[in-house]
Amino acid sequence: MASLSSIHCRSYSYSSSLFSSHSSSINGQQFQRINFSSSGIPKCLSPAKVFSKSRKKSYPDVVLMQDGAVAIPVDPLENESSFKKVKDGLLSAITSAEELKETAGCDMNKGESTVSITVVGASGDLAKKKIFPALFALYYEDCLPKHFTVFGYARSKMTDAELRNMVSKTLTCRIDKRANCGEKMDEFLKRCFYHSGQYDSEENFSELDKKLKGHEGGRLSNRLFYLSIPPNIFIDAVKCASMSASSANGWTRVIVEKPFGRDSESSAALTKSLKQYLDEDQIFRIDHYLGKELVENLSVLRFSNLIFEPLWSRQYIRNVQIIFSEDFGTEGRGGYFDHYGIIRDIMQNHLLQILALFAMETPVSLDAEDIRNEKVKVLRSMRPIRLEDVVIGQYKSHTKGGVTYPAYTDDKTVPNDSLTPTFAAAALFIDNARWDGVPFLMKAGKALHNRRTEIRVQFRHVPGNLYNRNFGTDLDQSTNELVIRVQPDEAIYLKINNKVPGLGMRLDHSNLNLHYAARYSKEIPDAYERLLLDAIEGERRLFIRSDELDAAWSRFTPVLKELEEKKIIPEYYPYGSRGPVGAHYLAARYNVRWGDLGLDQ
Ligand SMILES: NC(=O)C1=CN([C@@H]2O[C@H](COP(=O)(O)OP(=O)(O)OC[C@H]3O[C@@H](n4cnc5c(N)ncnc54)[C@H](OP(=O)(O)O)[C@@H]3O)[C@@H](O)[C@H]2O)C=CC1
Ligand SMILES: O=C1O[C@H](COP(=O)(O)O)[C@@H](O)[C@H](O)[C@H]1O
Repeated sequence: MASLSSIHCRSYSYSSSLFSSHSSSINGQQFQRINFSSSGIPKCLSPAKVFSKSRKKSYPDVVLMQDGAVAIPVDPLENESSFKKVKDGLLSAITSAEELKETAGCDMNKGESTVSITVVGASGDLAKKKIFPALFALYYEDCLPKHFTVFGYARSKMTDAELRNMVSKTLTCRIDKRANCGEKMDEFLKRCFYHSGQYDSEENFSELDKKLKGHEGGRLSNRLFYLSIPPNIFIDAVKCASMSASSANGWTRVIVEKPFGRDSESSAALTKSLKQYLDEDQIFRIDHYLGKELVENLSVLRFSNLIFEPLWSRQYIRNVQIIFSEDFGTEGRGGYFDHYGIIRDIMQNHLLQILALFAMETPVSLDAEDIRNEKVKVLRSMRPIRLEDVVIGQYKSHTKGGVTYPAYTDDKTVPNDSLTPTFAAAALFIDNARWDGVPFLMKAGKALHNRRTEIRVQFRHVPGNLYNRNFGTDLDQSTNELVIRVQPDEAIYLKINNKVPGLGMRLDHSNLNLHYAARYSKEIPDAYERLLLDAIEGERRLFIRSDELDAAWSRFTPVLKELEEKKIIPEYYPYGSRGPVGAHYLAARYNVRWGDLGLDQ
């Protein structure tokens, strides 16, 4: 039943993950094929059976396929309503106990499924900051299945009550929905439990298994393990979870947090070890940037608006900039960070994923495999990054307004002579027909002057511009720029040239601005909410496939090795500044000016 709740949770389910679906043509009529296999609905409740036995009469046009899928005729004008009919029929068929027993021959307990979500590393930072709050938000929105249990697992000794107390401190109500929030929190916390154990103990995981079974109460059990632990213990935990605590009759899935290795070799080794215990379709490699609203919107913007796609190539785009900045340092995470650095922490995953989505060709469908196939093609078409196309920096101490901000190496867990970059800028190129010669510039840094993530698309200037006189010789002045501000204060705006009202002929830059806070009253869900819901529903679109990961590492590994082997010294920049000037020289080499220096900042 996992995904039934999401029917109302995600009202646009055509393209979402409740069912995997794609269009096909039968005798010239377009059908939307809907495959229920990944929905978590037990086989005895197969919607195809429900339809075939009792609902067929009401839905004469629905075609039942041999593989258990159903196909719904698509009327281009009535997509939503034909889907709604099926959805409503399905809901009432499955929720009607009498009919269900008759049709599927299930006993009610067996017929219903449960989802147990185990947060491995529940005592840690990520679990507290993101995972429990995201699970609560899903519960609050009625997106979790009727029967679900959340288990915290870690070595720390805690009772259920102590876990609940710890979790309760991190839960927040949606700004736009506060009704009954306190009650909902209590209800949610009652579903949270804790088991203390070692990450490499099959015995401890067996104990967890017993407790899970107790809560599952004989229903079909689906189990999701979220590995919120340091990477050196991923494999131990996966081994124990899969050997001693995986579901006997439903699915078992594991969400793996980054880092997925630190170069091509270690990443391949990690994948190989994971695959000793799990199939690829059980592994959900999370990149939480893929769950961010505006990253999710990239494809919608491109592929559902005629005005953008024709411009989306070297013909019209001069350069693309993907910029990440944080106004705080690595405080508290220095030990982890020093082993990885900003290129592995942000660029090789979050920014590269954005780049791949930005640059990919139109996928055959919105199915996970079709989208990931296109992303892999982009990654494989990229040139490996050259050392001369990379600038690295590290923040140093800075005193401002009487406050002294620490240097990166002031962190006790960081060696005094560390060369680990906390800032990097790089120029990347995609050697395919669409993007030949277009510089994709990335910039990522910690302890900078602001916290922001954005994609900036700078277009070529207008040929033979009639208004040259008004702009002078500065091409950047006449450049249109599309800015997708991923965070904070989500927005999409297009900088255009406009006549200043009045009798004269003066031009200025103005923004056509889609400012989310002004346009939409609904609070934007956290990325982890979307991704957790997807993992529960078996939707892989926003998770990284192993060949994608290999391709991503292959672009970055050579330059990372060179930086380390040659012990390249980072350019030092003051905490709270705009970062090293080297980034400007790099951009200038490709005739680019960073867009985040402009007035809209
Ligand atoms: N924190 C963040 O913002 C982000 C984290 N990540 C990734 O998520 C994962 C979890 O991150 P985070 O919560 O910060 O990690 P933590 O360092 O807080 O570790 C999580 C838990 O793992 C256990 N643990 C920590 N170190 C060890 C060790 N050496 N051996 C055995 N157990 C250990 C601890 O639990 P106990 O002692 O109780 O067993 C700890 O509470 C990591 O892979 C991280 O890279 C990814 C993106 C952002
Ligand atoms: O993965 C990581 O992301 C965070 C930034 O995430 P955001 O959603 O807050 O933008 C970053 O601080 C951290 O270093 C990195 O590991």
